[in-house]
Amino acid sequence: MTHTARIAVIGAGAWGTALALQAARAGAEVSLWARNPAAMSAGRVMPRLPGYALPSGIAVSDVMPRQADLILLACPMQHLRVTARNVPPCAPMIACCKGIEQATGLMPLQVLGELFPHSVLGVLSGPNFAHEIATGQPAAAVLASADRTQARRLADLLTTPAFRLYASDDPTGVQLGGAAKNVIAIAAGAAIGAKLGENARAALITRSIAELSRLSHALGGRPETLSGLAGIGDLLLTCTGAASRNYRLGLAIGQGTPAQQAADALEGVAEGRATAPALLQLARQHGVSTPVIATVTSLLAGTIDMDDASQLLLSRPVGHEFA
Ligand SMILES: NC(=O)c1ccc[n+]([C@@H]2O[C@H](COP(=O)([O-])OP(=O)(O)OC[C@H]3O[C@@H](n4cnc5c(N)ncnc54)[C@H](O)[C@@H]3O)[C@@H](O)[C@H]2O)c1
Ligand SMILES: O=P(O)(O)OC[C@H](O)CO
Repeated sequence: MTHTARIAVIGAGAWGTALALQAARAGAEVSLWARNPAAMSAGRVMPRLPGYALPSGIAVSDVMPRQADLILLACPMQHLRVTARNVPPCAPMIACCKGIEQATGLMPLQVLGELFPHSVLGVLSGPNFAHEIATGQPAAAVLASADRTQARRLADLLTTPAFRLYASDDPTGVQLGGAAKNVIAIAAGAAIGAKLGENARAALITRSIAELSRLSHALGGRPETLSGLAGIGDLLLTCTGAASRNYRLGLAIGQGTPAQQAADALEGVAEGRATAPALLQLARQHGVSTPVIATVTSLLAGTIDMDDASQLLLSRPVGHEFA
C-alpha cells in the first residue's frame, strides 16, 4: 500500500485555500492553518469565487501541524517570517508567496533559510490566479529548489494532469520573477489606467524583462528562468489579467487615485507595493539600473504623478535594444 502524503498549508488566504484544494486533488491528506478559522467565509477568502466550499476532508485549524510530508507557506511575503517562526520544521518547506521582505531585502527562501538552516526548502511560483486553481482549471507553475532531484520529488506531490508543476534548480531566478512581476503589473495597470495605450503597456513589459535580466544576472539567477513560467509566464498573466490585484492597483493609480486609497480599496494583498522599494534597493546594491521599478516605487510613494512617470521613462536615451 502506498503512503498518502500529508500536506500542511500555512495561510488560508486565497492562495493557501486554492493550494489546499489542489493538494487534496493530488490525493494528499491536507491540513490548512488559518490565523482565524472562524473568520473564514467564502466571500472573504476567495472574493473571485464567492460560492466555493472547502471539501470536508480538509482540516482547518489555528494549531500548527506537528507532522507533515510537505509544508506550503502561503501567507503574504511581509508576514512570512513571523508566520514561519511558529511552524515546526518537520518536513520540506515550500514558500508560495511572491515578494521581497521590505525590512531586510531578502527573498522568501533567504528568510526561511535563516529560520530553518537544516530544512529542505523550495519555492513555488508561476502564472496562477487562485480562483482558477481552486476550480481545477488547467495551469502550470514551477517548483524550484537548490537540489534538482528534491525539486522534482516535491513537485510530484502536488502535480495533477490539470496543474503541471515543472521542476527547477534556480530558486533565485524563480523568486525574482515572482517578486518583480507584481511591480511590473502595477506599471502595466498604471499605463492602461492613464490611457497611454496598449503599445505603451507592451513596451513597458518588454523593457522590464531587460531590466529583470540584468538584475537576475547580478543576483546569480539563470537567464532562461525569466523566459519561463515564473518570469514571462507570470508577467503575461499579471500585466494583462484584470483579476490581478497588482494590475488593478496600478490601474487605479493611473486613473488618478492616490496609492494608499487605491490599496485600501483592494480586496486582498498587492505584493508589489511593499516589494517595489525593496527590489529597487536590491538593484542599487548590485549596481543595476531598473528604471521601471524605480518609477513604480516613486509613483507608489506619491513623490511623482503619472505625467512625471511617463516623462521619466520617455525621456530616457534610446540606444541598442540589448546593450
Ligand atoms: N491570490 C492569488 O491568486 C495568488 C496566486 C499565487 C501566489 N500568490 C501569493 O500568495 C501570497 C498570499 O496571497 P493571498 O492571495 O493568499 O493573500 P490574500 O490577500 O487572499 O490574503 C491575505 C492573507 O494574509 C493574512 N494575513 C493578514 N495579516 C497577517 C499577518 N499579520 N500574519 C499572517 N497572515 C496575515 C490574512 O489573514 C489573509 O489570509 C502572496 O505572496 C501572493 O503574491 C497569490
Ligand atoms: O492578484 P495578483 O496580482 O497578486 O496575482 C496573483 C498571482 O500571483 C498571479 O500569478
